[in-house]
Amino acid sequence: MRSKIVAGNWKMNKNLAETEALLSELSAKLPNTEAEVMVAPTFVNLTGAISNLEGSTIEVIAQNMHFAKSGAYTGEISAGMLVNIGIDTVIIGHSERRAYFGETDEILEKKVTAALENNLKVMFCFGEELEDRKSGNHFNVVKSQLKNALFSLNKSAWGNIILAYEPVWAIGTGETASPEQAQEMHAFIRKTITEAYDATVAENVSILYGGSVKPGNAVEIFSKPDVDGGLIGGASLVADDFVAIIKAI
Ligand SMILES: O=C(CO)COP(=O)(O)O
Repeated sequence: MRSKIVAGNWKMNKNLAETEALLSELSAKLPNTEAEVMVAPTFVNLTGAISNLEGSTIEVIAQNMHFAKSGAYTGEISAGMLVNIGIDTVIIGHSERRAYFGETDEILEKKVTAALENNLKVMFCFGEELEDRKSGNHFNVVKSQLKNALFSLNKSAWGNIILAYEPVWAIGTGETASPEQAQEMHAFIRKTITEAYDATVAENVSILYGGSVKPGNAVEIFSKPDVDGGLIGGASLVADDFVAIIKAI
């Protein structure tokens, strides 16, 4: 059975004091929920966040990692380093990493492999650009993103994969995929995984939707059968909004 997940990707926002304040507010307001709740603060605030959340059900996850074990990669963080401070899950493939930091499918495949070798769960992000959707090429783009980075994995590795479909045109723009567009793509993703593996793998993987999810649209998006939760950017930085989105599951 796949899990419901609501994750907040805080991107490059909040210093340590702000991180702790937001987490304390979130903890105090956290509703009873069947969803797994995750937050991804910046690297420098991961340890502080873990301490702040001791005893809480909120999981602290990382936004990125490097594929190498260690070495001369100035400014980078390895999977082993994340595990060492108590991280269990890492986001890989966010469209901002692809767009601003040149992360290709090939690099992402290496990152996924390194994460899994270190027993990290991977929240793998992917999604088409506006031109792809306009030209009707969005299904092909999504299929090739999945194939290039993930389809060399063994079937058993899929137990440690969470997918986050984030159409680039909906990220931070206020423009959301309609619930129907999200459902259509999520069903396509499951079909693609069934073809590459089998129906059991496809049915058991959680597929989150990300891109301008807000308290006002979350209920409708989450009500779709193939949408298992959300990866939330801007709205996860405001405790009341994030809590409202968690309640929408
Ligand atoms: O990129 C996102 C989450 O990873 C989505 O960001 P917004 O919710 O701000 O559109």
